[in-house]
Amino acid sequence: MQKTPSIAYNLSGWMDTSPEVRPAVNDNWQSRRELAAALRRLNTAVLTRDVPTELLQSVTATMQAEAARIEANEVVPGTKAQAERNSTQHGQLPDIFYEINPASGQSNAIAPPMHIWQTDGRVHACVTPSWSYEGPFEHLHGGIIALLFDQVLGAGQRITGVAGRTGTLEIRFHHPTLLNKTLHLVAKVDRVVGRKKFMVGELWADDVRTASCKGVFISERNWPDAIA
Ligand SMILES: CCCCCCCC(=O)SCCNC(=O)CCNC(=O)[C@H](O)C(C)(C)COP(=O)(O)OP(=O)(O)OC[C@H]1O[C@@H](n2cnc3c(N)ncnc32)[C@H](O)[C@@H]1OP(=O)(O)O
Repeated sequence: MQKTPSIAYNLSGWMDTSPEVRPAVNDNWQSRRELAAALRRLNTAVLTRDVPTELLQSVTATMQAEAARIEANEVVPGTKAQAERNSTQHGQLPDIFYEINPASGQSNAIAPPMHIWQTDGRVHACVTPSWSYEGPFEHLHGGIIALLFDQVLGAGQRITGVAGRTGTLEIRFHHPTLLNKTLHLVAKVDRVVGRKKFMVGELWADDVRTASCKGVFISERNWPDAIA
């Protein structure tokens, strides 16, 4: 019989139910969000401007010095280590995932970031990928689309109440997906067979379905002890 997840890994707090991004849990995370937004802006600016070499070198020197200032602080490697500190600064595990996930983390500069929420037994997401995510000319990179699907389907499997890992993702790219445009993703549980959760999802740009995905997620063998 399946055990009830421990409080720290209770899945109910992991999913937003609103299209609004939830506020940061404290000033530290809010400041991290603002820094991540500045880093995304800088990255996109560097990629899309004809910048003189001297200016690039000057900005590099500044950024190296700023990175060193951040690195001078205590190392807390990864989500698990941060959650175990359980301090007011780091927050609880769902808060930490919400902030630092590479697809949806508001405080992770490499995340576009995508916002995910759940309503009516489905998972929805919206994201506006910038030039930083270009693959073919003026269009979104297919690997980034795979990242978005993995995260949305991975979030959707939590509807079953048990977390698991991605076993297989199968993506069909129907049309090129434009950059700098708000995209919508939707996913649902198609069926559950033993520990296998079969998920389906779609990526939409306005009324064009540009990609669809099927995913198999395998529940943790001894949930929740396996990840506690
Ligand atoms: C909280 C944040 C959400 C994040 C969302 C993003 C999620 C991720 O990116 S996870 C990272 C990417 N995925 C991974 O690293 C997974 C790596 N693979 C593994 O760890 C293991 O192979 C794992 C867990 C998938 C399966 O291992 P295990 O639990 O031993 O499964 P196993 O007992 O062999 O098989 C169970 C069933 O699943 C099936 N299965 C196993 N692997 C796969 C697979 N890759 N694809 C499809 N089905 C599979 C088996 O055939 C078996 O089916 P049946 O019961 O019908 O015989």
